[in-house]
Amino acid sequence: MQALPTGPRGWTGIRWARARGAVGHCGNADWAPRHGGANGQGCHSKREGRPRIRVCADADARSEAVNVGPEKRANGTPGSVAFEPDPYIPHPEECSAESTLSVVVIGASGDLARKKIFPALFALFYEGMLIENFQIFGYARSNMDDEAFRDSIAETLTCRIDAGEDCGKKMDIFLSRCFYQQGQYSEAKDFQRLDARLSVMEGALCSNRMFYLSIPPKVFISAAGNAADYCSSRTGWNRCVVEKPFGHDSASSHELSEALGKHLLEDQIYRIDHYLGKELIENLTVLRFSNLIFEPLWSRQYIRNVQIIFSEDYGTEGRGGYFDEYGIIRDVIQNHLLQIVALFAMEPPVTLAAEDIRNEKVKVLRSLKPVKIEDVVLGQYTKRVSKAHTYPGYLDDPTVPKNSITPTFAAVAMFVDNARWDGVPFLLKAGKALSTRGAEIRVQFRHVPGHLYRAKFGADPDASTNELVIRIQPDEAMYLKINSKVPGLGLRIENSRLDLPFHAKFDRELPDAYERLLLDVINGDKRLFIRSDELEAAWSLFTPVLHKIEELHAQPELYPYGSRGPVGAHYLGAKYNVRWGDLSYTPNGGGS
Ligand SMILES: NC(=O)C1=CN([C@@H]2O[C@H](COP(=O)(O)OP(=O)(O)OC[C@H]3O[C@@H](n4cnc5c(N)ncnc54)[C@H](OP(=O)(O)O)[C@@H]3O)[C@@H](O)[C@H]2O)C=CC1
Ligand SMILES: O=C1O[C@H](COP(=O)(O)O)[C@@H](O)[C@H](O)[C@H]1O
Repeated sequence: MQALPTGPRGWTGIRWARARGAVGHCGNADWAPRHGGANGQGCHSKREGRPRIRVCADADARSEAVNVGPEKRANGTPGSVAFEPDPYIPHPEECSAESTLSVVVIGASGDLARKKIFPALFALFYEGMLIENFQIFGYARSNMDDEAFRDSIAETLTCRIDAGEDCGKKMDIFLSRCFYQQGQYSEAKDFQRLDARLSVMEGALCSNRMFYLSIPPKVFISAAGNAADYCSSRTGWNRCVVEKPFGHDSASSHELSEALGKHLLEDQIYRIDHYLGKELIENLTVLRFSNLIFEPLWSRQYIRNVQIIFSEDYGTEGRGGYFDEYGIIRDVIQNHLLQIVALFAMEPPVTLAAEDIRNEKVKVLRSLKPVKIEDVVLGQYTKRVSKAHTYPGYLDDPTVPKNSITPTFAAVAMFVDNARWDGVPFLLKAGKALSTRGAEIRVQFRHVPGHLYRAKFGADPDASTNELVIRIQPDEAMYLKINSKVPGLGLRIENSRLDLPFHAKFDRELPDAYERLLLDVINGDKRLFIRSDELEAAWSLFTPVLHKIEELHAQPELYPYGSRGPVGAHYLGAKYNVRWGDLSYTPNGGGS
């Protein structure tokens, strides 16, 4: 069996190999490794009812039995996703000859497309992870031509990977493969025009098409429906990437799933939550299940609370058109932070296959109690004037209604109602325009029974207990606070850290979450994507309290731009005997 090649940044294994064609990817002969190895024979997808097996014709390439049973149509029926026996839904034929990849970014003029999607596509191209024959189309209402579009995305492309190589030349090649199509999201004829242009570019090659919906949820359906009905490839696969927050509440999310299900099969829908593509979040299962020492401690018996913290040191900055309708709970907590809770608290999966992991996450989501209004603190940032600068308040954002009470900060207490976590508070908080930018998981352990060294620490539990901190960003790291003796003749104990700073330890650029997830969409790997039942369970946890907040017209507590956020968050922590770890200072130098 051919050893899998190692890519740049040390990417090895199935993902890298498949991207290089060493692992079968449904017959794309041109995906065979460009360097030796496989004899160029592609692989084909044998459909023998269920499960669908990918068998590589080429002895060198790895064959990968992909046990993929078709999920039911994305009709949003509660629990409609379990892999129950049902008539096999024929999938669009995948390419069995040389293929081409077309990526269509719908909402290409927007913040996410420019900030994340195009840079991630360029990084994949730069790393040689895209096939030779690819084209990228931006689609939006804004009036642009190809050149103006290339200029607009060129501003956000970076050569952060290794500027040493001829990045500028590669950027020119990449931009020459980028095109723009102006159109309305609701106009079928505009998508037919897009289809015509794509077909010309794709020529006689078998074409796989990815449609990325980088638009506010309220226009998802018309865009996805038109893309599916008037712009689908007739020869290869069609996959649709749908951005969070997948609706506005349970009912609208259900409607969204139903409507999408009229145009797409469930396994063509990739509900993306880019936090699942972040290194330290993907590392959670590795940390727990590949080390002996953590799993025995991972329960109410040893952990007194878990804190999941998201903070940004900037405001909405013109995104009010989207943000004001959703607020911070829908924008970040109901998806990113809740996904972290699910991964953190889940039971060990049967295998690392996508469905086994997602099965365990759903169990956690269904074990969580719906959030209570008395366990929510809301905040909204206000203007702050310093000597050097005036920082605008949320209501100063020209895209925000002047009387908006939309929260830009929220702290929430949640509880997993199962044997492993009964009674352990999971404290989540997220805010914009705070004093720091970062995201982290803080696991605070119980005190040592018997308190042998009580005299050395006094009564402050935070000073003496262990804390595991997983810093998702910036400066990705994991560290464990421990007590150790200070060298010397006396007996002085100090809180120190066992520290794993990723940038120091692994001297390579960490891939952006969107690079990993876009590559997984191309490879058909759904492990890091949200299943419809996960989505259903997530909305059922937050919909009641979101409706209550709106019913009460709950006024957010105001906090100055660049501050630590509303004081109410401290009282919520205190209610559960928790001090927010990101704000507390350990007196003997342990740092926060
Ligand atoms: N920005 C971010 O950091 C992240 C965003 N997301 C999600 O991605 C999606 C897009 O976010 P983002 O790019 O920030 O949003 P934007 O507000 O930038 O909107 C994207 C594009 O959609 C079009 N658009 C905006 N408002 C409307 C509207 N009311 N009706 C029709 N079209 C509209 C505009 O294109 P045009 O006018 O040219 O048609 C705009 O350029 C959202 O669902 C968001 O939750 C997810 C993760 C991160
Ligand atoms: O989904 C979203 O995430 C971003 C933060 O993403 P990050 O990778 O930069 O942490 C947030 O700013 C945005 O409001 C939200 O829609």
